[in-house]
Amino acid sequence: MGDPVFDISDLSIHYGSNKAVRDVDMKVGPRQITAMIGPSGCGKSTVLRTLNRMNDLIPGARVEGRVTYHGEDLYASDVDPIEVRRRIGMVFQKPNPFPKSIYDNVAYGPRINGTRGNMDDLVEETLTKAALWDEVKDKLKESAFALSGGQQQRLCIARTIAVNPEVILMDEPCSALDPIATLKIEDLMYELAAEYTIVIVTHNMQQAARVSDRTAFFTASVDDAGDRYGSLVEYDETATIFSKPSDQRTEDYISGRFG
Ligand SMILES: Nc1ncnc2c1ncn2[C@@H]1O[C@H](COP(=O)(O)OP(=O)(O)OP(=O)(O)O)[C@@H](O)[C@H]1O
Repeated sequence: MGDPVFDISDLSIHYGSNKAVRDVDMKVGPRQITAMIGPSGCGKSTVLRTLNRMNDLIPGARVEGRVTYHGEDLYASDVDPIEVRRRIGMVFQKPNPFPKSIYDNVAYGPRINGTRGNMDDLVEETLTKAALWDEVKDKLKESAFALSGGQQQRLCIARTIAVNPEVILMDEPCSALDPIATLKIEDLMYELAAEYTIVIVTHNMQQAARVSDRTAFFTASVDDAGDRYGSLVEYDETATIFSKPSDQRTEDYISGRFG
């Protein structure tokens, strides 16, 4: 795997008095696609949000344990969460472009950051990387909302990579899209993994099997006090998780999903 980008150890996440996710340990390698899978409520999105401190924005959310980013404690008191979120971008389930032109969606972040260089070139380069340039080059000044859902999601990916992050987190990026748009995003993820570290949460087993290098399977359990919580069951090469998982719960979930 090489030196990990993220090293998560003894991670638990509380929402108020609810310890919703417990005892997660996993390392995320560079320029790989890591998939997080498992049933609803097992904590995939919660763990994903700890990787760019997005959970800081949720009232009552509290992280216990350690998450390092290139060996540095991501939750140290001198770490600026806004800077973290710039270097570690997030793409959401529902495409959410800004109510601006296609061009301005891409240029927005670099303008705020004071990025030097020719903005037209940067917009073209970024939209090309997001496999969208050919479809939008003649209508850059049109509203982002004029695009299809799949195009909007690729625009959101372009907006994320425009500020030059190292990591892209994706929370169910295809679940609002049709199968063709989904395949385009999957192809794009595959291309982007040459340059970026990608962590994706997905309900779609086939998608995890198709695109990811490593897969983390989470499950939801109930403790002795009757409280429900999520935890990591196993984490391995994707081929291993889907062909010979070491835990019966993984096998049951995967075989149930594949039918
Ligand atoms: N903002 C929040 N406030 C309080 N509890 C939350 C919040 N977000 C998640 N939780 C709780 O944390 C647990 C894990 O939820 P999370 O959304 O991370 O799971 P998930 O595996 O991503 O689920 P899904 O696949 O349905 O999105 C659940 O019990 C959920 O109710």
